[in-house]
Amino acid sequence: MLKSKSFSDRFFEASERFSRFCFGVDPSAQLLQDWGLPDSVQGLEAFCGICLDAAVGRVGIVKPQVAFFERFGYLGLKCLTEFTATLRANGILVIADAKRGDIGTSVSAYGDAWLGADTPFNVDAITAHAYLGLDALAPLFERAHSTDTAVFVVVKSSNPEGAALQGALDEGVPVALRLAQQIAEFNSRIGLSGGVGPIGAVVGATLGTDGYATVAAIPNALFLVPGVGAQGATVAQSNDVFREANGRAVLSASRSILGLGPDVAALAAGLDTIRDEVAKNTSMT
Ligand SMILES: O=C(O)c1cc(=O)[nH]c(=O)n1[C@@H]1O[C@H](COP(=O)(O)O)[C@@H](O)[C@H]1O
Repeated sequence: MLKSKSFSDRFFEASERFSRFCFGVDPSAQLLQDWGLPDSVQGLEAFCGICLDAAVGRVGIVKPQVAFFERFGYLGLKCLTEFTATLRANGILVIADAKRGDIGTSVSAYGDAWLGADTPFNVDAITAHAYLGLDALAPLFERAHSTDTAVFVVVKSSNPEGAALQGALDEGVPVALRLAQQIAEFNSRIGLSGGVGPIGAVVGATLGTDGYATVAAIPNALFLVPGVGAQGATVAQSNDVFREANGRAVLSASRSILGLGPDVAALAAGLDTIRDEVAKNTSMT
C-alpha cells in the first residue's frame, strides 16, 4: 500500500502551487446577513457552497472557523463535515479552526474526533491552545504524527487581548517564546518530515516584527499567520514573519475576503488578488 503524503508535504505542495495563502471561512451571523442569507443551517449550507465554488482551483488551503458551525448544533457540524469533505475531495487542505485544549485524556478524544481517516471530521489539521500545558496536548500531537495530520498551537495571537498573558515572563522569558522553544523540542522528539514536525504554530500577522523572535525560535514548524485584512495587518507587514519562516508560513484572511461575497465571481477575484499579492511578497522575501 502506498504511504500517504505527510502533512508537511501537502502543505508545501499547496502553498507552492497556490501561494502561501489560506482562505478563512467564517460564516458569522453578520456575513450571512450581508450575503442576504438566512441565519439558519440552510443559510450556512448556501454560504459554504459559494465559498467552495470560489475556492476550488484558486486556493490550496481553507480554514473554516468551527464556532460558526457549532452555532447551529449538530446540523451545523454536519454541514462542516460535508464542506470539509468536499474541499478535501477537490484537493484543498483543510485546517479546522477548533482551538481545542485540555488534559491528556480529553485531548485524546479530540484526536478521535478530528484527526485521521477513520474520524468523523477527518481534517488535515486543527488549531489548539496550550494553556493547560504543551505536554497535555501530547496525545493530539502523537495522533497527528501517526495520521499525517497537524496541530497548530496558538503561540502569539493576533488580537490585542492576548499580549499580556502571552508576554508574561517565566523566569525572564516571555511565555510565548517559552512555548515556541517547547514546540521546537517536541517536534524534534516526535519526528520530522521535510524538516518540520506535526506541531505548527499560530503567530498573528498583526504583531509585525514582534512575532519575529517567536518564529525564529521554531526552526522545525509550520506557521499559520492570521490577522490580515479585518484585523489591520497587511500582506507586506507579514514579510518579516515570512522571511524568518523561510517557506514554512501561510497567511490567512477571512472577513476581508468574505466581505466581497456573495457573488462567486467577486469572491473569486478577491481570492486571486490576495493569492497573487502573497505570492509577490513572498517571492521578494
Ligand atoms: O487560529 C486562528 O486562526 C486565529 C488565531 C489568532 O491569533 N487570531 C485569529 O484571528 N485567529 C482566527 O483567524 C480568523 C481571523 O479572521 P479575520 O480577522 O476575519 O481575517 C478568525 O477565525 C480567528 O478565530
